[in-house]
Parts: sequence; C-alpha cells; structure tokens
Amino acid sequence: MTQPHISSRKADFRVYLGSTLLFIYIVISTLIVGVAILGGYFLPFQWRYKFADIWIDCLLYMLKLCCGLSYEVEGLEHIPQDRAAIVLSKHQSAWETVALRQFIRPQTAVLKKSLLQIPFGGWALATLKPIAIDRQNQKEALKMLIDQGIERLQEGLFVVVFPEGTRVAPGAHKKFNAGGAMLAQKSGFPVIPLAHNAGEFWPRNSFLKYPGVIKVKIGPPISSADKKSKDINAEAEAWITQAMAKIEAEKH
Ligand SMILES: CCCCCCCCCCCCCCCC(=O)OC[C@@H](O)COP(=O)(O)O
Repeated sequence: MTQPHISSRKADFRVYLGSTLLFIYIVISTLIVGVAILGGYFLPFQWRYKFADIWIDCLLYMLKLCCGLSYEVEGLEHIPQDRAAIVLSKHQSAWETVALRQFIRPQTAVLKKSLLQIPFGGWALATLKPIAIDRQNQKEALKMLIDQGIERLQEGLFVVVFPEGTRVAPGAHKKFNAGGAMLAQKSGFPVIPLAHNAGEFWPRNSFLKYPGVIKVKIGPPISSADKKSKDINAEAEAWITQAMAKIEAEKH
C-alpha cells in the first residue's frame, strides 16, 4: 500500500458551520425518508427506489449549499443505456456510496451488512435490494456477490462494487479484490471502471466536509467475454490507477 498524502485543508468557521448544518439535515431527512420508505414496504420496489433518489438529490444539493462541495463527471457516455453493468469504483469516502446513484441508475451496491443496522437509514436501505456481505466471511461473501449480483444484473440493476473493500485515503492504493471481476466473468456483463477523489473533501469518518469540486472519471466498458477474472480485474485496476494519476495531475 503506497503512502497517503496528508490533506492540507484548513477547517475554518464556515467549514464547521456548514458541516454541522449538513449533519442536522442528514439526521432529519434520514428519519423522514427512512420512515416513508419503510412505510412503502408493500409498494413496488420502484416506489421505494424513487424515494431514495429524492433523498440523494436533496442530500447532494444540501452538500453544495452548506459545504460548497459539488462534483463533475467525465465519461458519462461510457455508461450503457440499454443494459446493466458492474461498476468497479475507487473507495475513499461515504460520498461515492450515495452520489454515484445520481448518475448511474438504477443501481444496487455490495455493502458491509452492518450498515443495514443504522436506524431508519439502514433499515430503509435493506429494502432497496442491496448485496449485504459479512466482510469477515470472505467465502460466503463471494458466493452472495456472484449469486445475488447475477440476479440484480439480469433484472436491470447496475451493481456497484468497491474492490478495495474499505475506504482508502487519497494518494493511497489497496490491491483490488477479485469479487467484482469474478461476477463479470460469471455473468458475462461488462465492467465500468470509475475513479474519483472524494476523500480529499469528505475524508473517511470525517464530520467535516470541505468545499471544492470532486472529479469523477468513468472509463470505457471492459468486456468480460472470454476473459479470466484476473485479467478483467487487472484491466480495471490499471485504468483506475491511471485515471487517479490524471486527476492528481489536473489539480496543478
Ligand atoms: C433515508 C433513505 C436512505 C436511502 C438509501 C439510499 C441509498 C444509499 C446507498 C448506500 C450504499 C452504501 C454502499 C457502501 C459500501 C460499503 O459497505 O463500503 C464499506 C465502507 O463504506 C466502510 O467501510 P470502512 O471504510 O472499512 O469503514
């Protein structure tokens, strides 16, 4: 694992005030929308999904309003419009776990099952067809990723996987787990590689959110036809590593 560079961001009064207002907003909105989604348990999946979409659109709007944090995406044209795919994404922050849902739709994600215990938010998330794994039980986790992943893809949901398995600090890189690539090999669906630098503005476990523009780069689909999972994984990891270097270079 390469050494991360320490964020040089200064937390002034506006950062504290904005982050506090956002926190209050997240707690209240999660309560209201969480209850709405749970109340809609017997409604079709699309209804609950729509409620979640509204929650995410408002959250990202408030993130910009309160904290001056927004994002820009390059490569949206690479997202297939006629078919689902597996998205292999860099993982640095909680930001990507919600924001990718604004431009890669409809989707589900492979997530650590402890998230589903978060009152109201996690309970609501549990009704949105997540692939909830126990990271301590790798064998079982891989079987769930493949079995449920194929089901979700065939019903038209993009499956978002964070192959690093945990949030990694900006500038650092953790070897990619092969789960997402194995799902591609087994399902025949393509892989969409995705790079971003969200952790520079919304660090892991950070109450403070810093102003700026998160750069997102989406790569061309990587076909999984007649390929081994290790080759698919290597292709995706190489593309994402290169894109992260470009994001870093474009900062200067
Ligand atoms: C209130 C309404 C709620 C509606 C839910 C909207 C949808 C939210 C999508 C959440 C998807 C979460 C994906 C998380 C993936 C995951 O599980 O990553 C683990 C890391 O993060 C944390 O691990 P770590 O960095 O090791 O602490």
